[in-house]
Amino acid sequence: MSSMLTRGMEVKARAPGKIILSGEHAVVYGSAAVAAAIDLYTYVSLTFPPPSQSSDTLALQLRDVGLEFSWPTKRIRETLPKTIDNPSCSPTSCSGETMKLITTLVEEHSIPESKIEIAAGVVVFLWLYTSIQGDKPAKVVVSSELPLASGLGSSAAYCVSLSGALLASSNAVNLDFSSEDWLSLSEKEEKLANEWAFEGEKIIHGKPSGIDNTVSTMGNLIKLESGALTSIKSNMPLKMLITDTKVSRNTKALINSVAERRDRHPDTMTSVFTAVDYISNELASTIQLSSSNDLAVVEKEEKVEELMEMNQGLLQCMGVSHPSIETVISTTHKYKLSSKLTGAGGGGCVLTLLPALLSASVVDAVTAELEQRGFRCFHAGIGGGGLEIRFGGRL
Ligand SMILES: Nc1ncnc2c1ncn2[C@@H]1O[C@H](COP(=O)(O)OP(=O)(O)OP(=O)(O)O)[C@@H](O)[C@H]1O
Ligand SMILES: C[C@@](O)(CCO)CC(=O)[O-]
Ligand SMILES: [Mg+2]
Repeated sequence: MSSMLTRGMEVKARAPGKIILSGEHAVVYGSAAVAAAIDLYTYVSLTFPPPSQSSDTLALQLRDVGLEFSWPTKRIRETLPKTIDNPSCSPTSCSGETMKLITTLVEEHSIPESKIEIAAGVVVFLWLYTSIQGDKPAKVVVSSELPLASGLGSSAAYCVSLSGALLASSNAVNLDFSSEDWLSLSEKEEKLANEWAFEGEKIIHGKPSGIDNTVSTMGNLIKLESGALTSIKSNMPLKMLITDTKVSRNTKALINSVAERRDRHPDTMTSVFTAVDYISNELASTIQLSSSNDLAVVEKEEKVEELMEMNQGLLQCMGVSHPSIETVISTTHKYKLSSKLTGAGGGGCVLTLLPALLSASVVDAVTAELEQRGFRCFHAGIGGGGLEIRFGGRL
């Protein structure tokens, strides 16, 4: 395997979004949560200019929001001398002091007020880039198939794909540059990308549990409990209708609102988180493929539906539901289908379990009614691959 990337060669990374089947928010306090990767990806393309092109800028293009940024490398060097003097592949947290310096670089560009939440993503980019690559000139382009800020883990897919592209173009990752396929990383390399992505998520979420970046890096179906990870093997179809309420929300603000409620009612909220822990563990053992789990698919689906409803009740109790989410739940309930919010809530996306034997006409009818109410419905494959890297041609 070749170990040096040629200048002018493109490195692409892709990382999936996710759904949380059970346990969001409570997982931040150590309860179990179950999440699955979905087959909608965020893509990052990174190119160092070829030797023939003299370039002295670091450029970032965020296609989903139509924003472009560029900084002279000299400006980056004078603002962040400590970070760029010690580029390293070992994950470190962005200190408050460095965050302020990076913010000055971001504020040199005007971001429209309606897109101001993207600033956190730009801070993440500058932190990850300068920490791993120093002040090398490059062009980075980000695009996503995920709705942003909607509960499907767009921030984690952004952080994981950025970390993946940056590490794949460093010496920390050993991949076959001559291959044109999407390539997976070794377990050790995945762990490194996941740890960097977690540092990025900390900038966007404040206090993340790590479940979103972990499932985006590893793919498949996982349970996370107090930071401990279990892979779940399931042979259930687990088909979900995803409904985007189109109500935009911010995960950091929702995590903060749950923290405030917990400060006001510590014992009560601890009991709520404990109840969620039981729900997630029961859900994990229901969907898990094992010799002691011999329920028929229909029985497993009924259990999962009931557990989803119970989890939704507790999410409402945490204060993270929303009238638009309640409308989706009552609409699907008319068709005897069970739903819950997914991700941080407050709007965003809702999951509805579609039992294996449900007729297509019911799916069409419920979808039509939800869309007539202004929501957007879609399906996504569940439990697929995680972070992958691909090398493009020379410029
Ligand atoms: N493709 C992207 N381009 C630019 N910024 C992005 C992109 N994807 C995510 N982000 C950053 O992540 C933020 C959204 O993160 P947030 O955690 O609020 O939502 P989410 O991850 O989609 O939902 P959840 O955390 O509930 O799963 C955006 O405001 C932006 O800063
Ligand atoms: C709300 C939350 O539990 C899930 C967001 O997808 C936050 C986290 O776990 O980091
Ligand atoms: Mg997020």
